Amino acid sequence: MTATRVLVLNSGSSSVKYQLLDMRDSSRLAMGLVERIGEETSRLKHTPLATGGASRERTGPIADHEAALKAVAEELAKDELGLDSPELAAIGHRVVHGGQSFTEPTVVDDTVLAEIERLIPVAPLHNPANLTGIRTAQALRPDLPQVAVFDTAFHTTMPESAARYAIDVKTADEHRIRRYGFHGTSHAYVSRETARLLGRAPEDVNVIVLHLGNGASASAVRGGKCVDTSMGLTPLEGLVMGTRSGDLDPAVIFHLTRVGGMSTDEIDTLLNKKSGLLGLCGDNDMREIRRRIDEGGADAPAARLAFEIYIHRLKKYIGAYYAVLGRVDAIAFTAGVGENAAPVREAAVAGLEGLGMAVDDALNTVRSQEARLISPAGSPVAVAVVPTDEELEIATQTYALVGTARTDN
Ligand SMILES: Nc1ncnc2c1ncn2[C@@H]1O[C@H](COP(=O)(O)OP(=O)(O)O)[C@@H](O)[C@H]1O
Ligand SMILES: CC(=O)OP(=O)(O)O
Ligand SMILES: [Mg+2]
Repeated sequence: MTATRVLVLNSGSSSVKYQLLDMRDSSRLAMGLVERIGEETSRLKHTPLATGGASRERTGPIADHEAALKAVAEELAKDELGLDSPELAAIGHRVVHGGQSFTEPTVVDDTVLAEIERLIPVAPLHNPANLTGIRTAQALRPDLPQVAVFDTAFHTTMPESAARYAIDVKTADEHRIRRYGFHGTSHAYVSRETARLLGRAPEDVNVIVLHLGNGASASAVRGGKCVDTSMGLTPLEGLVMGTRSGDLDPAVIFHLTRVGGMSTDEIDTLLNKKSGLLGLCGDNDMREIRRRIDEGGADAPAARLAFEIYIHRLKKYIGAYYAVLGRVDAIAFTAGVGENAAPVREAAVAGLEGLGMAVDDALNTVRSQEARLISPAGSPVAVAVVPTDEELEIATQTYALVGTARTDN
């Protein structure tokens, strides 16, 4: 029997998204999400698409990523899609930080594991979860290839002018300080899908991709290759995010140390977990922020200011990447906020008519899972909503790698 299935694990800091796909036609057999890992109120939602069965939910504490993955394995086994299946060809893992070592999807061995571990200080919210996912999957299926697909890989084409910080070169090189960029699997997939939506080859199209989820990043993609992106050494730089500050004057950190008396760890926590939309208004979910603004009560002003700061930063990056690319064919909004929040798209593009960018109100408010244009017909720059599918992209890359290595006998 030819093994044609790939299980994909996208382990976040407090969640695991997963999909089981049959790579003969890239169809999804099952998908799901474990969220609030480590809290009392963890929740697993599993949808067995192959059997057409209803989604199942489990709530109650799931202590860590190992327990989460075991719970996922149990759910899959109930649908006879278990990890013991001979049809499983590989398990593909999202790994957030691959440094400069990994530019391609990579079959995991001890050296690869050691490198992912070495990079924990520059991806403290993500790489530990990714490692636990890989190790747990290895324990469940030691015979299977585990493939790591790195968020940083797509950005390795950035020129030095975009990738280097203007700091002492020797210090930077000694500590491998440079801009790596993240969400690369999504930027790659979405830029390609945007070209497809325009009916053009990726090589002919320049796209600004705005990946707006909990973490958020922008990228400038020229002819299918990344030339700049907003995240840097770590996923903290760039846009305002759910709980991360994005860009700030680095002297804020010296000031908080010297004048504020805060430790490095306290500042790290402040900037990564207590800043962004959460720090500005107490909510990190864009739905909640829009609700507060729309209801207009005493809660509204702080939410409105947070929204305005978020949009201001986004608009600056659109302008910057317009300048970097010189010619822009499309802007693509993606991820939880980009795909669902029409007011964010409207506000981000408002006033950019001079750059050839506009949003049509009626098209912008259409709700759909499909990639679609939201700019008026004939706009010089196409504005699009393009749902991302990191799991499909990881599965495709994983299967391409193990497919070529596999001997079917
Ligand atoms: N209908 C919606 N309107 C506005 N924001 C939304 C909506 N649905 C989801 N979101 C936002 O999307 C975010 C999650 O995006 P997602 O891409 O799943 O993030 P991540 O992969 O980083 O967890 C949520 O925090 C929420 O703010
Ligand atoms: C790299 C990163 O920020 O990822 P996420 O959006 O999943 O937190
Ligand atoms: Mg994400």
